[in-house]
Amino acid sequence: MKTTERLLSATADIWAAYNAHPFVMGIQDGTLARDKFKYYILQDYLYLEEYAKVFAIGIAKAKSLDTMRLFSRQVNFLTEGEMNIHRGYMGAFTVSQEELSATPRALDNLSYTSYMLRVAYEEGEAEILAAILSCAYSYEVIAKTILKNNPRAAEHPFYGNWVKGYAGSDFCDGNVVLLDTLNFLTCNYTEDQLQHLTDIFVACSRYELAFWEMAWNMSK
Ligand SMILES: Cc1ncc(C[n+]2csc(CCO)c2C)c(N)n1
Repeated sequence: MKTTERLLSATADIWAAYNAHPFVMGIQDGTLARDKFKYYILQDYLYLEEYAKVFAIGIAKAKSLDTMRLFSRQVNFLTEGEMNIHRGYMGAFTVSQEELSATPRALDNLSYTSYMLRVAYEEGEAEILAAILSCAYSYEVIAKTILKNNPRAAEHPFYGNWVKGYAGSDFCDGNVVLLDTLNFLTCNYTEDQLQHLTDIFVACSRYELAFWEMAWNMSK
């Protein structure tokens, strides 16, 4: 079994809960309250700033030029590309730089990024990839499942851009490389090493679910 198959089978119930979550279902049918989505976009922007640093540490930990490139492409993509979805919505909500700077990180947000940064500082390149995989890949699965359940979600005047953005090839192409690299780097891992990788992936998958819950409740 490939490492990524093992990781995904260990978290199948958590991943199934993403698309069943009321926040994600609200994006799917277009009924999500705008104030909840605005809260989410602001928290997610703050999240992505920290998440980019996880890749930046990955660059320093990479043992080959290929892995170094994978990490550095993501840093570039995050600082130039991913945040465009967020910038678009922040424009729609007319969020000023002052409002963004004055937004405190909610505790689940802070915990999630702190955990990933700890893995990045303490562990190796494959463990860093396992930590970011839930984030990078779950949005592809979520957006594609939304489109399967409701193909018209892509045309929604407000939430359509979010769905199209995350189901689009800009994100999904990067995930193929991410999954392949993690499998390649861990093909000779021992059972203990694989179990440790699974623990990291389970923790991050739980954090992803907690992030949806945090956004739904607009937690402080
Ligand atoms: C909490 C949270 N989790 C995942 C993503 C999705 N995401 C963030 S960066 C990226 C590109 C690949 O690393 C993707 C798909 C998000 N925006 N917020």
